[in-house]
Parts: sequence; structure tokens; C-alpha cells
Amino acid sequence: MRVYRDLWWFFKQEKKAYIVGILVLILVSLLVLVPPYVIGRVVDQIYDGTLTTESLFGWILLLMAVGIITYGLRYVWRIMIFGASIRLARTLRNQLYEHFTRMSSPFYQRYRTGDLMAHGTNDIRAVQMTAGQGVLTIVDSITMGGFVVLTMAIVIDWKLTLITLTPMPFMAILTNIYGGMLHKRFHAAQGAFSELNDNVQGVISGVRVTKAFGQEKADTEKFRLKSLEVVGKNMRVAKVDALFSPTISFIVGVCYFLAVAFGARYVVSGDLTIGELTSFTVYLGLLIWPMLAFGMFFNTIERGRASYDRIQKLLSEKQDIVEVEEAIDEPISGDIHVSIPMFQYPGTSSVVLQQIDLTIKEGKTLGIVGKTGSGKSSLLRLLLREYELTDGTIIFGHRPIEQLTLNRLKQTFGVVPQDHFLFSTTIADNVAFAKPNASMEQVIHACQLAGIHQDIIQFNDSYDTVVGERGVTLSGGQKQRLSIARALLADPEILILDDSLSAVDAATEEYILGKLKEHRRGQTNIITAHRLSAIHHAECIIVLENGEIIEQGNHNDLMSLDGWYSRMYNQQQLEHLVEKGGRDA
Ligand SMILES: Nc1ncnc2c1ncn2[C@@H]1O[C@H](COP(=O)(O)OP(=O)(O)OP(=O)(O)O)[C@@H](O)[C@H]1O
Repeated sequence: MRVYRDLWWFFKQEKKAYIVGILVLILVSLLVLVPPYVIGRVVDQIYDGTLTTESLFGWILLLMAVGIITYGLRYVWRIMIFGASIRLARTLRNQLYEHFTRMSSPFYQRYRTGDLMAHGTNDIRAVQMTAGQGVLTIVDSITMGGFVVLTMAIVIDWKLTLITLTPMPFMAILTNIYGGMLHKRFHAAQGAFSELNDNVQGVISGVRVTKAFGQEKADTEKFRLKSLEVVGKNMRVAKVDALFSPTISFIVGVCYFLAVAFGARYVVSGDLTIGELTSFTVYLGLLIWPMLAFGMFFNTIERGRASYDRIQKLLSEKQDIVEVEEAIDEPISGDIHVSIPMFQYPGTSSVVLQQIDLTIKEGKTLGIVGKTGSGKSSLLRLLLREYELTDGTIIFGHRPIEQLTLNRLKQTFGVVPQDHFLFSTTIADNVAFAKPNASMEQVIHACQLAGIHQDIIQFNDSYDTVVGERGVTLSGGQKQRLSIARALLADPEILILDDSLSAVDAATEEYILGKLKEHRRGQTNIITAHRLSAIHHAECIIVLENGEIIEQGNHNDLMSLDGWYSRMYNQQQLEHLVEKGGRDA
């Protein structure tokens, strides 16, 4: 029942729908008492020989009227109660979605995508059932069950009612025991389903790698086993679930037996008419649904409680990055001063960045290089405030990063991440993602700057070509250039290219860099790269090693240092020459 207390905010919000729905349900419960009464009266009139055509016609009219009114009322309560529960599902889904969009990287590291998807679908459905079917079953079992029992006791015979209903407490006890078992098993089944979801998501998004390594069989086997586990756990739920109905039917059967055995004696002794006994047994039949509903109710709320708890746990996850109340939303300008004595990712013990002291000059290009894992992307993530600084400061002009609104920070940067992502939509929509109202000319211009325009017009549908899962598959270099076009279209004050030219050839790289220099004159660029040709033109270059700046200066400064940069540059130049020689030969 705790789930209803937790959902009280929603019932208050939808009180009109629930009050009308419940009142109508009560009315229906009263109306269903009429037909068994009529049947009993008709049987008695036949037995007495007093049934006339007129009175039969009257009874039939009454039954028809009750039938039609019940039909209409059942429609009304469904719309009221089930309609409200659909609105609850919508509200929770929106809350979850908004929450997901607010959360930053650490949250997505803590939760698996499959789990989040299961919470957004299965759990919400279970809560919706609690607010819809759960309310119906409890109201129906109490009102209809109560009215039927009262009618049997008051209108027909209280002693017979008492005898007939003695097995009922067993039903309450048993359904309660089953409910407890169901809760545990449902929890386990839900967990296994989440894992399966995760598995499917991983397999589908990595299907090309699977095929490339010929791992289809192994993957299918893994999936088969996982699926078997889910089936097994759901079977355990089904086995308890399946106990409800036979238990109730058995107990109701015993009640029928008692009703007929004792009722017949009452008829013989003249305490009951044959019509009354007929009504009594029909009323007993009406009790099956409330009893079943009672069992279903526990079942539904057990699931709803587990699911609502999981949804609340997700919603209560605090944002990792919180905007201060007095955050300022003013245009960001000036140099960026970065001072990070030390940085560790939350929950880890290894130092990723240390003794970073750096000024990123406004309107200039900063190149960041270093071995893989040296901390290049981590430094960018801190600039974007994807993670909170544990020690040190980042100051934009004269404003510490924490004093700026998150929105302003996002608007200031245009990022082309390493793991660029294209949506399953047209090329034009993908490019215009951050600026949906951009004109076609602007989209084309950005694509020209990113050196992808010529590729796009080769496609049959040009800018309307659908890419991704539902459309054409682009090469790595094409995807990178589309991501660059997307960032350029937004014309950000600070452009970040995180190893974004790695998949294009040297000539294309040179073309894009030339265009960037021309188009982004006076704007800040931050470029990380493994190929030094991508950054050698930068006004300032830093070399990172184990999270520390070991060299800093422009290309000429670094070449004269004769350190990591110059060694790497010479080596890459040599490789380039060998490659070119090989091609020319
Ligand atoms: N979210 C994270 N949580 C914990 N550790 C992380 C996280 N992201 C990166 N790291 C660790 O931080 C270190 C620096 O990683 P980072 O991605 O910044 O390196 P990088 O220089 O950008 O590497 P690459 O050139 O391969 O992209 C690595 O040891 C990495 O394992």
C-alpha cells in the first residue's frame, strides 16, 4: 500500500478523475446486484405459477435498462481511471527523460543504457498498472465484494452466507503469501530483463565488430543463455502468478458446494424459496471477480512498488554538476586561465592531470598533443565542465567557471568529440542539430568549410540523404567532417576539435585547417591531435605526459627544444615521406 502513499501527489492532482471513476465503479457494483435478484424472482414466479407475460416483459425491460446503463458507466470509469493512469505514465516518462538530459557523464558511467531503457518502459508500465488496474481491483473487490456479501446476508439469509463464506479467510492468507513470493521473484526477473536489454543494445550497436570478428555464433549463444535466464526467472514469476487463479477457483468451488448443500436443506425446511437459492448461487458467482481482483491487486501493487522505487531512485540521483543560484549568463570573453594542481575522476585514485598552468589566449589556436592516455580529453572535459574540478581553477576572462550558467558555457563551445555521433536522420538535419533554424545556404556553407560538401552532393538524395541505422553508412572520415560541419554551423566562440581529423587524409586535413584559419579568424580554437600536422600551425602548443605539461610554445619553440614534440614531428614527417614515396613509386 506504500506505493499509493508515494503516489498521493498524483491522486491529488487527478482527484476529479479518480472521484468520478470510483463513484461510477460503486454505482456499477450496485447495478450488478439487480440481475441475480430478478432471476430469483422469476424462478419463484415460475414455481408459484404467477409469472405473467406482462411481468416477464417488465423484468426483461428492467434487465435491459440495467445492462445499457452498466455498459455506459463501465465506459466512463475506464476513461476516468485508466485515462488518469496513462497521464501518470506520461508524467513519469517526461520526468525521467528530463532527468536523463540534465545528467552528465558520471551518471551515464554509473548506469547501463539497457537499465535506463528498462526503467523508462517496463517500470513505468508497472506503475501505470498500479494507478489504473490497481485502483480498479481494490475498489471493485471492496465495493462489489462487499455489496454482494451484504445482499446475500441481508436480502437472502445471513446464516447461509456465513457458512458459505467460511473458506474465504484462507484465500486472503494465501494471496498474501503469494504476493510476498511474487515481489522477490519479480525483482529478480526485472534485473535479468535489464541485463538482457543491455546485451541486445550492445550487440546491435556493435554488430559490425561482431561480424568482422566472426563472433555471431558466440554472441547468439551468449544471448540464448541470457534469454534462457530471463525466461527462467519469468517462469518463476509465472509459477506464483499462476497459483492465484486456481487457488481462488478452488476456494470459490468449495463455497458453491457449501451453498448448494446447506441451501438445499433450507429450501426443504422452507426457510428459503427456490428462487432465493438461485439468486444466492448467482451472487456467489458474482463474488469470483472481486476475489480474483483482490489477488490481482496485491500482485499489481507488488510490481508497482518495486518499479516506483527504482524510478524514484533514478530521479533522486543528484546532478553531478550543479549550477549555483547566482550563476551569471553573460557572454564569455577574454583569455582562459587554467590552473589545475591535480585532477582525479570521481571514485578513482589515479591522478589524470597535474600541475597544469595554462593560458588559452582569446582568438588564438591552442594545440594539445601527447601520448594516448596523457590526459588531453580530460583537460577538455574540465573546460566544458563535464566533470567538477577537484582542485584548482578555470577562469574565463575574470569569471571562474562555476559562476557561469551551464547553458552559457554550452553555447560558448562547439565541440567535435572523438566519438562523434550522427542521428538516424538526414544529413541536413544532422548538420543543423545545434542550430535547427539554420538556412540551407548556411548548412551548405558549413559543409563546404568542413570539406564534406562534394561528398554529400554525390549521394542520390544529396542533403536529404538519411544516414545512420536507417540510411547510408558513411566512412569514418565523412562522419568526422559532418561533425565538424555541425560544430562550425553553430559558429561557437570556442571551437574544440578532439582528435577530429584523425580519419581524414593529409590533403583534406590541410584543406579543413586552411578553411578554419580563414573562417575563424579572431576566434578561439582548441585542437587535440595525434598527427602533429593538425596543430603545428597553432599559436600555442602544449605537450602532455602523464597529465603534466612537459613542453609548451609554438611549433618553432618546440622544435628547438629537441624534446618529445620535435622527435615526434620528425618521425611523422619521415613516415609521411615514406608513404608518399611508396605511392609515387
Ligand atoms: N571517465 C573516466 N573515469 C575514470 N578514468 C578516466 C575517465 N576517462 C578517462 N580516464 C582515464 O584518464 C586518463 C586520461 O585519459 P584521456 O582520455 O584524457 O587521455 P587522452 O590523452 O585524451 O587519450 P587519447 O589520445 O587516447 O584520446 C586515462 O588513464 C584514462 O583511463
